[in-house]
Amino acid sequence: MAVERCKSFVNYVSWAVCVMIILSSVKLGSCLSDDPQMTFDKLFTIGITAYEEEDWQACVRNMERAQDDFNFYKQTILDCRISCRNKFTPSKKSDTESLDKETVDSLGFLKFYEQIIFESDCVKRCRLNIFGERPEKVPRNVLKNFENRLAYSYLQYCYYKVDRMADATSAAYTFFLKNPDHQDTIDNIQSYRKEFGVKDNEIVDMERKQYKVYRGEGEKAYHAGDWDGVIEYFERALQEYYLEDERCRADCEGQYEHERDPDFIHAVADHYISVLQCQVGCVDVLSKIYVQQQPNYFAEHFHYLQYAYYKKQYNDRAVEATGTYLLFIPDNEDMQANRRYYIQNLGYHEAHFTPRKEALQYYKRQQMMEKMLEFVNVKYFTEMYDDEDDDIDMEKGDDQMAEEDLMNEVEKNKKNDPKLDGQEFYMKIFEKIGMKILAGKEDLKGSRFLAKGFTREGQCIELMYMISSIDPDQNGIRQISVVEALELVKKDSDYEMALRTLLKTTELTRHFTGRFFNKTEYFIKDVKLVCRDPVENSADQGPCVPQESGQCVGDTEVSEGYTDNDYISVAYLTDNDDSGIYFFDRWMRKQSSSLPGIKCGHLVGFEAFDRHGILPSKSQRCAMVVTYTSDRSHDNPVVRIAKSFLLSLENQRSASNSSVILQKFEREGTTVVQANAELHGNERVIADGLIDDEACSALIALAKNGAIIGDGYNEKDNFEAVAISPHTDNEIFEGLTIHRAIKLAKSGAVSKESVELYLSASERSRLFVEKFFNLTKPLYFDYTHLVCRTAVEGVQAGRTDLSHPVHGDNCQLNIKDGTCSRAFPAFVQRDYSALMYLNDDFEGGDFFFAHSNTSADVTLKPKCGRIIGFNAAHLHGVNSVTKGQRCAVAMWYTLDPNFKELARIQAQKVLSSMSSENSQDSDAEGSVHEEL
Ligand SMILES: O=C(O)CCC(=O)C(=O)O
Ligand SMILES: [Fe+2]
Repeated sequence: MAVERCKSFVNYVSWAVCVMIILSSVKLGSCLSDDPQMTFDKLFTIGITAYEEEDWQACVRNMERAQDDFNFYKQTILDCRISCRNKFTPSKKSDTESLDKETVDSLGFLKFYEQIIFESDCVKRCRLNIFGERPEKVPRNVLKNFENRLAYSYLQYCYYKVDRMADATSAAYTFFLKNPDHQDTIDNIQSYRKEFGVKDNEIVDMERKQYKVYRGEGEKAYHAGDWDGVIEYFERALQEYYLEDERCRADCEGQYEHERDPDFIHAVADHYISVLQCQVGCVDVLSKIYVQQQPNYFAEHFHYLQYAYYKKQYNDRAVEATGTYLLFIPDNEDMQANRRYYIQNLGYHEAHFTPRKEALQYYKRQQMMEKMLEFVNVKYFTEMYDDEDDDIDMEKGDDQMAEEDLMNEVEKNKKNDPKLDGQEFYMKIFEKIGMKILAGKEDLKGSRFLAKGFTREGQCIELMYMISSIDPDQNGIRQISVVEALELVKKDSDYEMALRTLLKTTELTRHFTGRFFNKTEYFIKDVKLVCRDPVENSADQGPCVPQESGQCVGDTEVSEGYTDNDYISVAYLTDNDDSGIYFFDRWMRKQSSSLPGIKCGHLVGFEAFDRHGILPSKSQRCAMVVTYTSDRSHDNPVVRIAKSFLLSLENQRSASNSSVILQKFEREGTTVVQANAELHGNERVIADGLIDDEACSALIALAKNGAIIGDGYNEKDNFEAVAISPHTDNEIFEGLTIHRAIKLAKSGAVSKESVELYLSASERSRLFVEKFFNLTKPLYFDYTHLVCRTAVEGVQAGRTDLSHPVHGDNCQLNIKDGTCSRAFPAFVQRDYSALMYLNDDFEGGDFFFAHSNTSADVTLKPKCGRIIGFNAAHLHGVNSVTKGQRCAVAMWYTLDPNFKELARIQAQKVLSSMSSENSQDSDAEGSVHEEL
């Protein structure tokens, strides 16, 4: 029975026999089962289950059937494509012959599409005829597994377990041919040979193609001097080669996963280009012997034939073989010598060396395809590139900054270490700016990484704020895309910073993952935030494998909509110790080295086809999931659209009238002490009376409480309480950020009022600076820090160092020439700086503006309520504090809304929620407002 023979196929010949029988005897249904639903993907899954359950016989049975059915499936598809192509290739004598040239040209075009429609109809009918009710759609990754011969890898082990050593070795060898770097398989083959005595002649490539079989026989005949044998086998090998080449090209005409360009002509061209790229590669696919590619594999047939025909004195055929060989390799000296010999000694002349017809056709086709591909590679994409420049320019400023910073760093670092290059090199630079790989390709056994340093806590909070506005679906999953986020911002400006954060983080992760995967063309395809509500039992995986994208997929699938050119990064927003992500190995077993525990700031990256799953968490689990593509045609403009919307929003904003507000400051007792020229520069101001003594004392108390209660030196919350000043060993430097202050207020460690004062007093300073310098655009906080510097007792005598050495707040000072360059790693976004002083009961500690040679120019004594504001590029410093404690609120401002201090925005929300809680008990005060 045909089914039986299919099952036990060992090589292509018996399998081909099987298919032939099936095709002629059974019209409907698959090769292997009466149940048309029992297709190779199902059999494969059953085989894997058997493997996991250690039922080795069942594993062998199902994997063999799966592989057979896959071969049947593939062969059917290719046969249909080929036979329909041949059926509809237009005959030379066309019915357009009698028409004039113009009509022929336009009709020719129509004829082309007519032919395509007929052919398509033919292929559909052909498949239906053979497949019947069999479901045809198979997930792409399952197909990929079969293309990669994964079933053989299972078979190898299961054969071994049922003591079929020769089959096990052959299966291993078959797998190895497609996966030549797989060390375990190489080791297995060796041990089958050495320990289990499997002989070399027992080892067969179970997928060996017939053209290779014939060629092998032909070579044997050659070594035996059997010229008839050489002729017979090499001629057969050639015929089979042409057929295999046709199959290879037909196979290239398979699924095209790209989203199509809506324009008919682009869609057709793009699809054809992907087919073309594949078809041009067929010559390499076919010319492998074992795992090595053989140069001139095809042409060599004619070398053997030329010799054998000559030996048999079939000189016409020998001359023809010579001419054919020279078509492919025109300057081969041996063959040229043969050619001369035939001309000089046997009376042949040029015309006799005309290559064989099929070979000439093969050659011309190859030439033409390569020429087209060259056009595609050299011109097609580059011209598209130029055309699209206008679109890309929309947000050049921001985009280029990141790229430019990176490039500058590259140049600087290249000089230091010219050996470093490519990916490794970029990773080093990223590491310098805080983005560090924690686990890479080796640890994670694949093209995957886990890195840290991507989103700061405040950014995670901001993004969480946005996604919290979305209701969960019935599976407890909340999702928001950039388009939805944009709509949200249009309705409610409270979400603006979340959107800005989303776009900023996307740009950062795009740069990083693009470098990691070594892509020069790397675009955003999709961005979304995904949250999963807590699950009761985190061990419960449910019926399918949950994905970071929010989808849930079957055992052998990946999420829909991905192509080979796609990559994914996942930036985590929550800390979930009980959760993680795991990957599957190529045998689709859960990989043991999964990544446990996720954290805000961590980023995981992998190829979109790399199967993964996630562990649910008992607490809310949120991530920002970005899909990238190296295929320009999938570049999603949504990020640029969102950016340009935010840009237009900002362009509409202007600072309100200065003089009215300055008058109000004056009425409330603020007086300008010195400004601009009096301070030897423009954009410099000193004012007194901005806050009163009570406020100063309350802020100093806040600093004390915050610093004492704070957990000392803490890298994560950088610039928090530091035991010794980062600037001098002779002072203690303590600081309190808004971020920490609000945490302390929430825990009750400091009063809510003191934090409100911290916010309102600093806001008052910002407003004063914005108005005094008469800025036309709003000035935003970049960073706020309540800082005290305390002299260490007993080490002060004869101190020559400074409390804070001379510096600019947004640039890197070159001590040699006094220039300060506004470049990374300085905080280049900072435009203005201000300090609001809180006390004067200490010694030393004068602020000063510096000359470019760093000597002090004008100095200033701090005191409660005094503020100094200046352009952040101006060089300045602080004299040593030699006795007591000097406290101030340090502030850095920016004109770039993308750098707005998130902690302030979040503090407002926390404070107002605390107020509403309070107001339930008593009618407490309302929330603090940023604007006065
Ligand atoms: O405290 C001061 O007076 C100046 C501090 C300063 O320049 C800084 O922290 O950047
Ligand atoms: Fe400074």
